[in-house]
Formats: sequence, structure tokens, C-alpha cells
Amino acid sequence: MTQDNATDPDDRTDQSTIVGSGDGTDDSTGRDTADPTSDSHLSRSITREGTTTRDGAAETVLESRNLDVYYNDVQALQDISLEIPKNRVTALIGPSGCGKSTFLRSINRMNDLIDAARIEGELRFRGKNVYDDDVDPVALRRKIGMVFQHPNPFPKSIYDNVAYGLRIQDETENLDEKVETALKRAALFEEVEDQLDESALDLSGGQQQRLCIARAIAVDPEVILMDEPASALDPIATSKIEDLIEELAEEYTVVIVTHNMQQAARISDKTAVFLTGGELVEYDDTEKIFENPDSQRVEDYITGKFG
Ligand SMILES: Nc1ncnc2c1ncn2[C@@H]1O[C@H](COP(=O)(O)OP(=O)(O)OP(=O)(O)O)[C@@H](O)[C@H]1O
Repeated sequence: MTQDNATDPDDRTDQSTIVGSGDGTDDSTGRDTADPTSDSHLSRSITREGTTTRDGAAETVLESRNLDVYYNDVQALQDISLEIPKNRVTALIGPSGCGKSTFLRSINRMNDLIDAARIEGELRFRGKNVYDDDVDPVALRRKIGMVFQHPNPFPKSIYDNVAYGLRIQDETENLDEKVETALKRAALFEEVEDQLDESALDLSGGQQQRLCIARAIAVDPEVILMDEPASALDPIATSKIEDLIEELAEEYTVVIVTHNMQQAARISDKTAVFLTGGELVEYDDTEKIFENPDSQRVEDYITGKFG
């Protein structure tokens, strides 16, 4: 479990796209990155506007294809292929050490920060392999924000925490409004509106976690990755975070690692079950996984026979 801070604004640049050039132009193929099913090798900016929704089905936003991850010579993930739908909550569950956090960190290239980590295969965000040479990981992490197990607000005021990323990006127009919107979306505004200038460190753990979510939201991501975001919180704070996650899925695509199977069953639409050895054993609608999984190993895990 990494404690790195994907939202650390000091790690950011002013680019608004995930590609190095940031100029929003097509490469020589002239094809459009917006097509999530496209196989093309592209260098166009990836924007929210360029999407289409298939009839009835949620659009795929993230897709791993034959993804292998190694730490030095040890393989942590084996041949992971799955599609993550837009505006849904996708839960990653499985016993300790099965690679859930590794997969989550692969999505926004947080594993780049681990020297021993090596990736093979593809991880596509809106059809574009995020491991292509022209992808800027800092810009990628702005589009794919991350919230960690332990709340990690900066030692600054509540306001400055939320505004930090926007200031780094020079997006200070209507800053008060943007901060307020992010705090509202994170279901925190009403609790802190009279203390915006006070230290974020004085908030409760649950409030700090919602502040970290507000900080991630403020820079307008499309995807929010959450690595056990409620595991350090008490039951009431956990319940608020769970309610919030369901609300967030109206605006964002949420991918959450959780050890808590009840939590996965309560809040997620899709569930991926990883088992020992870094194998994705089953991935399906959450209801199906919990009520009638295809795999006996998954059933054994869900019913507590191991793990
Ligand atoms: N930085 C690292 N260096 C070396 N090995 C690592 C590193 N991070 C994880 N691993 C190994 O990779 C495997 C997968 O770890 P990962 O943390 O992704 O699993 P997990 O399912 O998220 O576990 P947990 O539920 O305990 O957080 C484990 O064997 C772990 O020891």
C-alpha cells in the first residue's frame, strides 16, 4: 500500500491533457482518441467532450489489456484484462497481497514512482495507452485522481488544500466558487463553511478524507481511484464516505480497492476479484459476483472460506 500522494500539486504541470505535446492535435493517423474501442496509437488530447455513449451500456473509460506488473523479478499481476465503465463504481477485492493496489496504481502510473516496478501490456484511458511515450504522467494524474487509505491533507487551511491544485494550474478565476463546488461535491461544505481559513489538520479523520476527495475533485478529474479510503475511519465516517462514493459516480468514474466485502457489495456496480498470485479470477456485475459467482474460488472467498 503506497502512501504516495498522487494529488500533490508540487508534482503537477500546467498541461491540461495527458499527452506530452498538449496541443490537442491528431497524430499523423488523423484518427480520434475519443473512440474508446480504437486501436490507434494516438497523441491527441483526451477530453471529456469527445465521448459517445453506447445504447444502454455504460461507456468504457479504462481498459487493461494483458497487463503484467513485476516488482523486480516477482510478478504481482498476471495478464489482467478488464474494462471499467464510465460513471460507475468498480470495486477491486481479494486477499492481502493479491495485487489490488498494484492494479490501482497502474491506472494512473503511480507505479512509475516505484523503482522496482515494471509493466507489460496496456492500460488504456479512453482508448489511449497511458504507457505510451507521449503521455505525461502528471497530466494523467490530474485526469485520474487518487485518494489514499490515510487522509493526507496538506498542513494548510481547508481552503488552501482545495485551491492548491487549481493555483498550481493557474486556474484561479472564480476560485472561491470552485473551492465551494468541490467541497459541496465532497459533502463537506456545510460542515466547514465557517472555518475555511482554519487548518485542515484540525478536522476529524472522516472530514480530512472528504477534504482529500474535494482536493482531488477540484482539478476536474474524470476518474477517482480510491485505495481503501474508509479503512482508517470509524463506522459513521465510513458510512458518509460510502454515501459520497455513490454520489460521486454520477459525475466521475470511481475505482475502489476495499478489504471490506460488504462495502464492495453495498456501493459498487462492478466487482473484480483478484486472488493470490495476482490473478483476476472473476469480473462481473457486483450482484452476480456476490450472489452467483461462476468461480468456486470466488465463492469460497466471498463466503469467507479463505482470505
Ligand atoms: N513497492 C513494492 N516493492 C516490491 N514488492 C511490492 C511492492 N508493492 C507491492 N509489492 C508486492 O506485490 C504484491 C501485490 O501487492 P499489493 O500491495 O498490490 O497487493 P494488495 O492486494 O493491494 O494487498 P493489500 O490488500 O495487503 O494492500 C505483493 O506480493 C507485495 O508484496
